[in-house]
Formats: sequence, structure tokens, C-alpha cells
Amino acid sequence: SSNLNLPPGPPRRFFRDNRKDIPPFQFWKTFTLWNKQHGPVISFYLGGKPVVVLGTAEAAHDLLEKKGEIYSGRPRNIIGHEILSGGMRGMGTSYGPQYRRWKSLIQAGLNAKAVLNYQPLESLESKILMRDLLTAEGHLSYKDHLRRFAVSIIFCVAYGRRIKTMSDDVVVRNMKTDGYFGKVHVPGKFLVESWPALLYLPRSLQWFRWEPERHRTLDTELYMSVMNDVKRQLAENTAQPSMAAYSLSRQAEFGLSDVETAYALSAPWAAGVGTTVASIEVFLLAMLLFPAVQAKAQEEIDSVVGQSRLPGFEDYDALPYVQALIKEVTRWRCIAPTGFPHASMADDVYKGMLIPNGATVYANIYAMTTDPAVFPDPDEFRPERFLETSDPRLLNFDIPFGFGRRLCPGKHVALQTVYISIVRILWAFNTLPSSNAEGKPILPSADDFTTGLITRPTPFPCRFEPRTGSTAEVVHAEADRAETELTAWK
Ligand code: HEM
Repeated sequence: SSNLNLPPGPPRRFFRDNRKDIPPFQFWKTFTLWNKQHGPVISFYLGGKPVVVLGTAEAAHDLLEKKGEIYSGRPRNIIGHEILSGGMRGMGTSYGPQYRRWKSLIQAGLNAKAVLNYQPLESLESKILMRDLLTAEGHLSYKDHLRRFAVSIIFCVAYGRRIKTMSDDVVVRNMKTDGYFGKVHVPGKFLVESWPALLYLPRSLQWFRWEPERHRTLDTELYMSVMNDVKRQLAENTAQPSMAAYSLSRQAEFGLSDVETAYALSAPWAAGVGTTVASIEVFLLAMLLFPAVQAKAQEEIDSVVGQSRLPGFEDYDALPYVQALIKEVTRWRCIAPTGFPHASMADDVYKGMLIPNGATVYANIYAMTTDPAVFPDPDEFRPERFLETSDPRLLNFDIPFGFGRRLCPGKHVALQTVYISIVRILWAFNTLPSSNAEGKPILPSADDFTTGLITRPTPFPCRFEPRTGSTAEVVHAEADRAETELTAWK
């Protein structure tokens, strides 16, 4: 392999370190520019460590899926995995026995069949969400209602308990660390990732440890305490079915210690709340900017469901335009633009280029989902692109959820939650922009997004106008009934 070259890329810098070429803000746009300039597979260096970026779905399928035995590792991540998580988050663990034990627990709770059991809960919580949006005060408070909705569903799935308000103790405690995990995963952000020799400094001088170690103590206390609650309920025979109840009653089978189980059970919480909320926010943004799409989806829902009842999971197959709209939400502004980096676990050769053992490999999902050759006019929000096609890449579109053995295990539950909330918002409300003092609509930018492993629209005001005279009545009646049924989840 010594005769082979790494994939092309930006000019190599002093000490082979391109860190300075990568802006901390929306770094995926720089990756995409480099993919355009140098080709679908590019490379650069971070502190002497090779990084490869795959800019087309074809390259990602060829490597991350077809050669899963090589490309299912995770790069060494000193801050996010080793220091912040004590090596216990499966998401940052390389493929191997420890990862497989973690994954079997996750899969048991989140596989396509298991998630059907969560539909009744998702339906009930979405009825509460409709009432919250109907009675929302101010044009930004929808964000808090969406977050409560997503946290409550994920918390029920993981621990069998509802979150009724954002002032719930576990939410308040989690908010102290929430977001930190995403923030530490910006490539090139920490010197020690590029220069691990800094770990040889006396511990008291390792300034980069102080903050993540503080967060780790808080995280561990929180994850253990919510898991121990379920342990207690199991002993008292009062536990609701949940991932925690299932895995604690089979702990020996999964081969995970208490603290490892506690961290595994926190994975849906860490990876599932922000992503679900961000997806629904992207939907709302698109509805403000593309009102004709909103009207077309509402027309479809009205023709299938009518106005006297809410749409439900049973209507899914009869709503192809809504299904296409959801795919377009995940494509138009993908919320995990570079996925989560993989690492190669052996030398490999792809189209004459060397991808060395230990290289960090990013799937540039942003480049793939905005590739005009596959998605003409990528900035247009056009669900029709998924209907007027026989291209299998569009018919089976799931690029936003990653690739191969590391493909998002929460995909099924995420799509269920997103569907039931979106279809009911469309049925109940016209999502409309706020107006300024002169009565002119304030349209948000389509490109004002945050930076991090997960990106979301920066907060924009919007309002929810009931579509018919009877909407409020149906929403209130359904929410009251849901409130009673939800008491089972305490
Ligand atoms: C629309 C919402 C979501 C999107 C777009 C999304 C996207 C992704 C992506 C791109 C990855 C990285 C895949 C790779 O490495 O190739 C990932 C990983 C992951 N996701 Fe999601 N996700 C979403 C919702 C969820 C939910 C709701 C959960 C949990 C209930 C979840 C749990 C996870 C976990 C545990 C991983 C790590 C998998 C591993 O390392 O093997 N995600 N997700």
C-alpha cells in the first residue's frame, strides 16, 4: 500500500494539520466545498491523523455498508467518549464485543417490531401536544411544547414514565448537561484530539478535562438514579413495560454491568430527543416557507380523514403525499449533516486510493442530500420528488439516518413520532408566520441553523391557526381523553 495515495483534498498544512482550514461553524459546508473541488472521496489531516469524507451516497454504500467489517469503528474521541462518557456510550464505542452487547440491548427496545408497541403512547402524547399548540402563549413557546412531547415519549420508551412538564426534576437535571455532548463533537475543536500526547501532562495541568469531567459526574448520577427507580418498581411489581424494565430483568443475558446498563438506557434520551424536536422544527420551517406544500398535504388528509376525527397511525398507508413530505423534511435540511464519524479498522483500497487503518471517515450526508444530480433544485421543499420517480435511491431514501452497521437504531421510533405529530399538526392547524407591527409576515431564513453534531433551525416565531370552527372542540376532547389514558404511565 505504500505506493498508493490517500484520496485528494485541500493542501496539506504544516505538521499535516488542516485544523485551521475547518471553520467551527457549519463545518459540513466546508467538507461539501472540498467534495466539489476534489471529488466524491476526499481526505485531509487533523493533527497528523487522516480524515476521509465521503461526499456521495455511492461511496458511502460501497464502503460503510458493503465493507461494514472494516468501516464500523468509531474514531478515538478523547473528550466526548473517554473523558465525558468514561468509554460507556455505545455510540462512541468501536465495533467489537462491548459494542455488540450494547447494541443488543438497544435493538431489543427499538427494532421495527418493538416500536409498534409505542404507537398508542405516541398517539396519546401527540393529542396533548395538539392542545398545547392550540393554547400556546407567544409565538416561540411551541419549542418547549415540542420538547416536552419528545422527552416524554423517549422517557416512556426508555424508563416507562411520562414527563408531564419541563420542570420535572430529571429534565431540569438533564438540561444542565444537555447539548454539551453535541458541542464537544465539532472536528478540530479540542487540541488534545489532534495531539493526544497532551494526555502525558500531569493530570492537574490537563485543562481540557475539567469541564467534561464535571459533566460526567452529573450524567452518571442522573442515569443511575433513573435506572434505579425502575429497579425499585420492578421489585415492587409496579414497573411499566420499558427498555429499562426489559433489560434489567435480563441483565445477565446482555452482559452489561449496572453503570453500563444505565449508560445504554440513556442512549435514546441522548440521541433521540434533540433529533426528534429538530425534525419537527424543520417541518414547521418548511411549512412557513412553502405554504403550497402545506395546503396540498392538508387536502390529502382531508380527503382521507375528514374533519370530525384526528388522523392516526391507521391512516398512514392512505397518505402517500404526507409520507413523501416526511422524507423531504429529513432531506431538505438534514439534522445530522455529517452523521457520526466512523473509523476504518484495517487498511483498504477504494478506486485506487488508500484509506488507511484508523482513518476517521465521515459520511457527508449534507452533500448527499443536496446533490443536484439526485435532487434537482435541492433548496426547494418538494415532496413530489419522492413520488414522481422510480429511482430506488429515492424510493428507499434513508440516508439521513446513516449507514451500515451503525445506522441509526432509533430510526423507526423517530419516524413514528415525527409522522403522528406532523400529520396531526397538518390536520388541525395552518402553521403561519408571525407578523410585524405593520402586519407584514416575518418569514424566517431557510438557512439559519445551529452548529454541532445535530443542527436545528435557530428559533423562529410561528403561530398555529385552527383550520375549522370545530378543530378546537375535537382537539380539547381528544386531549382530555388522552390525559385520562396516560395516567397508566404516571
Ligand atoms: C429524525 C431523527 C433522527 C435522525 C435524523 C437520526 C440520525 C442518526 C445518524 C445519522 C446517526 C449516525 C449513524 C452512523 O454512524 O452512520 C445516528 C445514530 C444513532 N441514533 Fe439516531 N437519529 C434520529 C433519531 C433517533 C432516535 C429517536 C433515537 C433513539 C430513540 C436515536 C438513537 C441513535 C443511536 C443510539 C445512535 C448510535 C448508533 C451506533 O453508534 O451504532 N436516533 N442517528
